[in-house]
Amino acid sequence: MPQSVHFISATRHPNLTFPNLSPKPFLSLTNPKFPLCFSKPASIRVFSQDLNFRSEVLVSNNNAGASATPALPQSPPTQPYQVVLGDSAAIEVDAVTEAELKENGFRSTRRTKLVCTIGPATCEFEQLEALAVEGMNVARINMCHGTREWHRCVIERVRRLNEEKGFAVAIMMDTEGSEIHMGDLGGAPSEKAEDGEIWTFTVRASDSPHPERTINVNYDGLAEDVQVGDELLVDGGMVRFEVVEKIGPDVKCRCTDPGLLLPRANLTFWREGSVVRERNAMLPTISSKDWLDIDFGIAEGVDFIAISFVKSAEVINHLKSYIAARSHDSDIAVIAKIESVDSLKNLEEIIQASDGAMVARGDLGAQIPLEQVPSIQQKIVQLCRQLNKPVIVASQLLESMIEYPTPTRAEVADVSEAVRQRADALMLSGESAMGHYPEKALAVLRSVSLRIERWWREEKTLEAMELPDIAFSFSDRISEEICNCAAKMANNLEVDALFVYTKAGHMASLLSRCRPDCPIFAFTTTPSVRRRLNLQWGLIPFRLSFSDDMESNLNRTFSLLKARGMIKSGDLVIAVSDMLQSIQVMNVP
Ligand SMILES: Nc1ncnc2c1ncn2[C@@H]1O[C@H](COP(=O)(O)OP(=O)(O)O)[C@@H](O)[C@H]1O
Ligand SMILES: C=C(OP(=O)(O)O)C(=O)O
Ligand SMILES: [K+]
Ligand SMILES: [Mg+2]
Repeated sequence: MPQSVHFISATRHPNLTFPNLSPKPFLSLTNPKFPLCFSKPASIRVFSQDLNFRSEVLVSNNNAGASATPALPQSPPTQPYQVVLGDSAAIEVDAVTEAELKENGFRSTRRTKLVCTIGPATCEFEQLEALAVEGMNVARINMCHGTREWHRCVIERVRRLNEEKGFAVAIMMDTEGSEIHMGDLGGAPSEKAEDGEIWTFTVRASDSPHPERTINVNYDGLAEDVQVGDELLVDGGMVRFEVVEKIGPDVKCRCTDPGLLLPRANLTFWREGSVVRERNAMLPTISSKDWLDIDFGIAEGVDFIAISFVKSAEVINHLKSYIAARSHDSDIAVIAKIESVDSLKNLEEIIQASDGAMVARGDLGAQIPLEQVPSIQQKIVQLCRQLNKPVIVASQLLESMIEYPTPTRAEVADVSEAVRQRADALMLSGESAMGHYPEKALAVLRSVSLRIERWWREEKTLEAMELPDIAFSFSDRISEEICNCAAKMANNLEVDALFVYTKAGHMASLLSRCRPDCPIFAFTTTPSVRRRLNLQWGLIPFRLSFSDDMESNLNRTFSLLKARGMIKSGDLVIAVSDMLQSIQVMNVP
């Protein structure tokens, strides 16, 4: 028998009056440990409904318009996964998720999302499709590399992939930022620095041909800021030098850890055990080139903009107002990359101001001692979840797979740890951008995620995180309580899925924040919200047009999903919605 609890707040429904109904049918369903808590005058309305009534509605719904079942084979060959029942009845879901749900059921769908950096190894349409099939949720383009034309072409291909093949891959643009980096080595793919060699780092434009053992640097204040005796780390320590002499704008360095210098590798200077930060403070977080890239991202309608080397919340607030003033629907999410000492100092404000964060371990590990990176990763992942912001763990997850078809055991352990921490997403960088085995690397992320998620559900010994209240308004407070309660009920009642009807995605992310045992089907009316929800843990975003009438929404959803074989009669579902603040528990008729 379907049962529901409605939270009707006076602020939301000023004209509503309702009878004082007994809460017994609802409470008898719940685990006695479950605290149904709300403190302000939100009223609860609890009622049970006759299941037969739903069945009748369902039948009539199915009979209205085209029948759902035969629609699948009639779909055009370029859209093999889309069922179209006339515009208003269409439901769209990621093709791979749909296949997974049908094959393995709710419990085994992957909760951890996967981000792939697109580069020369993965930019062709077929290569992008192979990644989408393997589970890529978000394609990342790194504006440090390639031309805008190149990136435009990748964006266009991802869009085409979504349209033609039924995926919902989101696009994340990552800014170059004002990090100090080397030039492009006069076109050489790499240069070898040997132990004891003296190299010159200079801000002078290089003559051609490129002088031997000379590296161009993009920061004019270089010679002023460094001191003889400073340590220079290339690419976070892949090659090391010691500063031995300063001559005008040139800095002479002796190689102390030999290795390969790659074009545009980043540079950090260390003095007495910490990174030298004076010069970083001088550089703007968003350079003039970054602003042009941001304009490009807005014009192309990317879903996320990730900002490199964020130092404070102000820059995020500034960028968010800039985007809001320029993009029509202003729903580009801003992701703060945590990769500098400054970002760690202002961590909470930065995350609070952003729409999500990335633990950018590549540069972070060049700015703080390496052994501090794991605990800081854990802290950022936890803080993001507490503040309800999606978090991506990035860089070197499967670094050896750039060259080899199998990861090291240590890499598998690192991926497992990020999944165990319940980060929203994992990211591939070089592995997918320029590695030899992009699809294999993605397959490793996928299989490790699935395995660790299952292990975590089976081993109920893992810690339950205290989630602080985050809402500012009373209405948001109700949404938050509903989601916390619904997620807890879902675990206690062992339901098959949570359904959430959400226009802007907020209720969906509140449910995701609770990391419930079952997957969360998030129904949203807007394609861009659907793509954005693709970054968040456990959410299966669907695009569906729905009304304010939950009764008819549920009936339509059941009918559409049953027709596609994604749910079946008897499945136990908890539904919440942000139109009518309510929790409903029911078996699929
Ligand atoms: N658009 C691109 N064009 C060419 N090479 C790229 C591109 N994107 C990434 N790469 C390659 O993949 C490597 C790893 O990517 P990423 O981690 O995003 O950049 P970085 O190493 O600069 O931080 C880069 O160093 C670069 O060699
Ligand atoms: C993700 C990172 O940023 P990028 O690849 O742009 O340097 C990082 O530093 O870990
Ligand atoms: K970048
Ligand atoms: Mg970085």
